[in-house]
Amino acid sequence: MTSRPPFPEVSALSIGGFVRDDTPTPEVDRREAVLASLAGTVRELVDAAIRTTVDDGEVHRIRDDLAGLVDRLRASQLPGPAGVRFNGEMRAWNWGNAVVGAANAIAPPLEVVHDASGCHADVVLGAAYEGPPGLVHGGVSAMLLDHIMGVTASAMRRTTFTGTLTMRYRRGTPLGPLRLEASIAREEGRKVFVVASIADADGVTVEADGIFIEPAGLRIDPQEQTSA
Ligand SMILES: CCCCC/C=C\C/C=C\C/C=C\C/C=C\CCCC(=O)SCCNC(=O)CCNC(=O)[C@H](O)C(C)(C)COP(=O)(O)OP(=O)(O)OC[C@H]1O[C@@H](n2cnc3c(N)ncnc32)[C@H](O)[C@@H]1OP(=O)(O)O
Repeated sequence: MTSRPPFPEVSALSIGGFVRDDTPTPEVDRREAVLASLAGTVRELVDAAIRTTVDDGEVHRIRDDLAGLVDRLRASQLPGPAGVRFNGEMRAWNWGNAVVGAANAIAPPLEVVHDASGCHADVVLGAAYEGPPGLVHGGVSAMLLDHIMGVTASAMRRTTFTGTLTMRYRRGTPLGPLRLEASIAREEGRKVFVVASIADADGVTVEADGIFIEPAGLRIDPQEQTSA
C-alpha cells in the first residue's frame, strides 16, 4: 500500500527481522490483491457490526455464520504475525501492518505516497476509529502519524524506529476524509527529525514531531550495496 521510490539493492539476505523472500513481484502483487479484497469486506463487516440495529436473534445467527468463516480461514495459517518481507527488487510487503497492512481489516488502510517533500496520504476514517463522539480517537491519530513519519524517515532506503513522538491536538479531528503529510526537518547522524500533520477540509487538526532513529545494527553499509 506504499508507492516506492527507487531502492538500492542490498546483498544481505535478511536484516533485523525483515525477511528476504524471493517470491516474484507479480506473484506478490496477485496474492496481495486477493488478501486486500478479503480485508476490504472484513472492514465493511467491522463497520456494519458497529452500526447495526438488527434484533438480538439476528445478531446471534450472524455470529454463528461468522464463526464458520473463521474456521475456514484457520484451516491454513501462518504460525505467527505476517512480518515484513522483501524480494530482490525491493518489493516489500507487510500485509499485517496495523496502518497499511493489505490483509489487515484494522488498518484503514493508509495509502502512503512519496512526494517531493516527503510523504502524504489521503484517508477516510469511519466509525471504527471513533474516540470522542464523531471524532477520531487520539491514539489512532498518533498511530497513523507515527507510520507516515516512519516511512518518511526511512524513505524505503534505511530502517528507522520511532524514538520520540510528540503530538499536539489543536482541535478535534472529525471522522471522514483527512489528509496526512510528513517531511524530514533535519538529520543528525542516525537521528531523523520528522514533522507531520493531519488536516480536514478546514485545516490542520493535529501536528506531530518525532525523532526516528536508524539502529546501529540495522544500518545498511553503502559499500555492501550493489547496482547489479
Ligand atoms: C534493512 C532492509 C529492510 C528492507 C525493508 C524494506 C522496506 C520496509 C517496509 C516496511 C516497513 C514497515 C514499517 C515501518 C514504518 C513505520 C513504522 C512506524 C514506526 C514504528 O512504529 S517503530 C516501533 C516503535 N519504536 C520502537 O519500538 C523503538 C524501540 N527502541 C529502540 O529500538 C531503540 O531504543 C532505538 C532504535 C530507538 C535507539 O537505540 P540505539 O541503540 O540505536 O540508540 P543509541 O543509544 O545508540 O542512540 C543513538 C542516538 O539516538 C538518541 N536516542 C536514543 N533513543 C532515543 C529516543 N528514544 N528518542 C530520542 N533520541 C534517542 C541518542 O541520544 C543518540 O543521540 P546522539 O548520537 O546525539 O547521542
